[in-house]
Amino acid sequence: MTTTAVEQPQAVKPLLEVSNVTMRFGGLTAVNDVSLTVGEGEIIGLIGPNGAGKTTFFNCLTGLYVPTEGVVRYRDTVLPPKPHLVTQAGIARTFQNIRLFANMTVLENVLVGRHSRTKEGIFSAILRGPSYHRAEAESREKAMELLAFTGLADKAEHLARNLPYGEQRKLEIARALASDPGLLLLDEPTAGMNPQETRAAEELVFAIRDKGVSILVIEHDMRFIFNLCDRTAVLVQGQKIVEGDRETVQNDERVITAYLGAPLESTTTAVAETVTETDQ
Ligand SMILES: Nc1ncnc2c1ncn2[C@@H]1O[C@H](COP(=O)(O)OP(=O)(O)OP(=O)(O)O)[C@@H](O)[C@H]1O
Repeated sequence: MTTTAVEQPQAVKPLLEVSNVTMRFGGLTAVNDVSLTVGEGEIIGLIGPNGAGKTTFFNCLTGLYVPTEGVVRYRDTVLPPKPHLVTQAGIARTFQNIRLFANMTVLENVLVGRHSRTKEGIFSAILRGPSYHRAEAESREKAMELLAFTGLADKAEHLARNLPYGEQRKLEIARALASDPGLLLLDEPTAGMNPQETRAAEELVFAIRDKGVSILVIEHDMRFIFNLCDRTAVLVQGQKIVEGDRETVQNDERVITAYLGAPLESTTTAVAETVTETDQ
């Protein structure tokens, strides 16, 4: 499989630079020599069939996996392969399978996300002096702002497990934003959402970008991806086969064949229909 050379827009300052990342599990190469950049203010999509290596790629960026080969830089610094240090550096993420503290309140879930940004240590927490109380008040204020931003303010005291599915996804995003990231990685943010919730999620992603946070998003919903993304990269069997704007991706025959997994002639029609829908 050959990789299409892609012209990177040079005007945008790179925030994340992934160089030649490979991840092998024994004999299986889940991610194969993938390079990708995300610039300041960009929304970049990552698509591909099931098992293509998308989540593994995210795990390589966030320190959950140490890549077999390759380097990940964020703001010109090589990222340490430890999730909490990656969060501290400024990268936050959500997960394909929602990972909330189900028996904690909505507000408490966001406060947990804030933890990496508070300077108060364990002794301060035990002694509960003035600086602890000040930091706690600031964290609560910030958390409430994020709940208002994501439309969950009136659910602050609800248990996370009692939220409808779409709101649990929003809460995951609010918690990720609590660490004040410069880059947010979203792993299938609309999975399980109805069309109305998906459109609302699009608006939320744009609003996050407008706050100055860059976004890298994995998604199966093509319309969502093409509505949102400045560029989209396509992974197939661990390799990036193409990267570019909507037209480049939608007109690439290997994408049509590999992503939709059907004979070329009929899939061309299907993708063309997707294009028409997204134009509406
Ligand atoms: N920890 C692991 N150990 C062994 N194999 C793994 C591990 N994690 C992922 N894989 C394998 O790597 C390949 C890529 O999986 P991955 O979950 O990254 O794909 P994906 O593109 O995110 O798929 P989906 O769209 O279904 O979520 C799969 O064959 C998977 O079984």
